[in-house]
Amino acid sequence: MLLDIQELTQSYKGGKLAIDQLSLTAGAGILGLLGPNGAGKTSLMRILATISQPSSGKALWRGQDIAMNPSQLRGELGYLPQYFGVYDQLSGREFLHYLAGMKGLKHADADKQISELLARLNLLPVADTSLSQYSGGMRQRIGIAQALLNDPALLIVDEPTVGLDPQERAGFRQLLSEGREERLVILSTHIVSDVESIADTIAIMAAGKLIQLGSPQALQAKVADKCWQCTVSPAELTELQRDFVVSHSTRQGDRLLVNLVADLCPHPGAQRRAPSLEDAYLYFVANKPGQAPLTKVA
Ligand SMILES: Nc1ncnc2c1ncn2[C@@H]1O[C@H](COP(=O)(O)OP(=O)(O)OP(=O)(O)O)[C@@H](O)[C@H]1O
Repeated sequence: MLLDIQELTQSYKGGKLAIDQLSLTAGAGILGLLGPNGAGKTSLMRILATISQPSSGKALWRGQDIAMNPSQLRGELGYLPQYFGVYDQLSGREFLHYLAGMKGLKHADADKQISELLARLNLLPVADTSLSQYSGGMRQRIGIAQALLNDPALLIVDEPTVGLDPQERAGFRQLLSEGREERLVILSTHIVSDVESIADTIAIMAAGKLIQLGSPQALQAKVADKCWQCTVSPAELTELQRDFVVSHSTRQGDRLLVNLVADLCPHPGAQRRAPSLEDAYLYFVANKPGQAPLTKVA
């Protein structure tokens, strides 16, 4: 086990409880952190990246409390924050050299790593261009490159695929998958497809709490009997949306083929269908503690 989070709580000024007694353990592999806006993902990642301190509870990295001993983790950490400010007057290559220096890399090692990362992230053609000229996707890729400098044992990436096109997203997933045997990658997103194919474990957060933890397959299995499909009129769809979680709908002439998640059969014509991770995510977020279950009978 590399990471051991014990009853971590973060409350902000004004009493906002962003993380509520969260506990989990993780070893090497990819941990996908899924949750809606405001679930507490960024607050958690900032604590793990030693940027903020928890209000109570602790996080241990290799058995050491990171709040007591942040420098031990910082030497092994790569972090891509959600809002990644860059130094506009520097070129991409200069920026990476600057951060490599901050991470204590020797110049020759840094040179080699930077060239490799620029190539992997398709940034060689703009390596010597000022960052002020970079598009949003290029900025995101240079952010990923700096996080990967020095081959970190803990890589924390907060909504890393924002601004990337579909091809870049696929390349990024591939990049994260490499070296997963040796490192822990924590990837937060509210886009299920970003983590569906690569995460070993999924943690679903809502309202500061960890509401589910398991492999993508295990989470899907939990909703295997709750996934339905039916063909309905637009008016019926509006009604279904009021009472159930509709995960997808496709137009078929003047009717709609609708995928729903519900505890019991939601419509007389509904049939069971195979579950996806998105179904599991929607089901558990809709059924978060304190909310009425999805049990309306058709
Ligand atoms: N500095 C702060 N002061 C007060 N409240 C905050 C602060 N930072 C975050 N919050 C609140 O804490 C809760 C959790 O926010 P957080 O950014 O951790 O969630 P998130 O899951 O990362 O959301 P998103 O997907 O929108 O980034 C939200 O209600 C947010 O408004």
